[in-house]
Amino acid sequence: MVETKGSVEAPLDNSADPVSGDPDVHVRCSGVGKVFVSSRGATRALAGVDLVIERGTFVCLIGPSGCGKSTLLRIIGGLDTPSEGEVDVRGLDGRQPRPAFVFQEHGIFPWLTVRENVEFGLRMDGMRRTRRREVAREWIHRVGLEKFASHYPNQLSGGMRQRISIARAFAYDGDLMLMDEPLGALDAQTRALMQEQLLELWERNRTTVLLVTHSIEEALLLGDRVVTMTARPGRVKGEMRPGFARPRSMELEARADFAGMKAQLWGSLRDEAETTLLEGDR
Ligand SMILES: Nc1ncnc2c1ncn2[C@@H]1O[C@H](COP(=O)(O)OP(=O)(O)OP(=O)(O)O)[C@@H](O)[C@H]1O
Repeated sequence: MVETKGSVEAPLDNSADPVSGDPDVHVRCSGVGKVFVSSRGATRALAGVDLVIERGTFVCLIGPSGCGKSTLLRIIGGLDTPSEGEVDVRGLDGRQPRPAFVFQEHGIFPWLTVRENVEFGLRMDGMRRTRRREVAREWIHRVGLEKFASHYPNQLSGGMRQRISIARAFAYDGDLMLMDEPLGALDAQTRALMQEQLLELWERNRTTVLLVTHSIEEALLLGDRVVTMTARPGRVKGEMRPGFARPRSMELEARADFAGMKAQLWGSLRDEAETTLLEGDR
């Protein structure tokens, strides 16, 4: 039985930002807004997002479809810019931030082998061939793809391709993992296995993670914090700190307190999901 330090009544806390200037703050979003302008008009994706992530924390972001989760992740990763507000991402010990991305699909290069894909970021970094082979071998081993190191992605299953992507992100040794529904396209069994694998990999190196998911169970299982967002325009609605002791395992899902937290989170998300459903693609 895994112990929990959390409680079923863990409140949805809207005021979790640590004091300004906290040295452990890794990511700080202040009043972040985003408006996309296209020939169809302007779409406000985000409005006034305030979010602080402490270094080494695993944060899961959930919210209704189209509320701007991916947009926020991309802005934090420097792939897009906010229309308003500020994003401050601090590298470790004053160094340049090193974000690593894991996307649901399209994240790997079909023309590169598994090994070349895992080595990609390291090659871009200028790491010497022998060393990057070593690092790639280690991570390919950790995600159980040794036998497939010379295969191309189209020779592998969806779950294996996602493992390449996760191995590549960990091999790159980024200080901030930005994961956009990394397990979303997988069948239920593969997803459960990958969640366990992700937990195990993360528990070894405890880098900061921001993971977008549609699954409340996944968020509770993986996250130190589960941050909920409102319907579009997205802003932070609240958060829960599940508090389950680590290392964690899937057994957590069978517990009564897990079910209680799940119900509480769903209660918080339900109105937002309904708003999204009723208003459609405004
Ligand atoms: N490049 C873009 N140009 C125009 N609109 C965009 C662009 N990217 C996102 N949007 C719009 O911004 C809103 C937020 O999109 P985003 O993908 O961030 O939401 P999401 O919460 O990640 O959605 P989902 O859960 O369905 O993946 C949506 O209405 C989307 O159509």
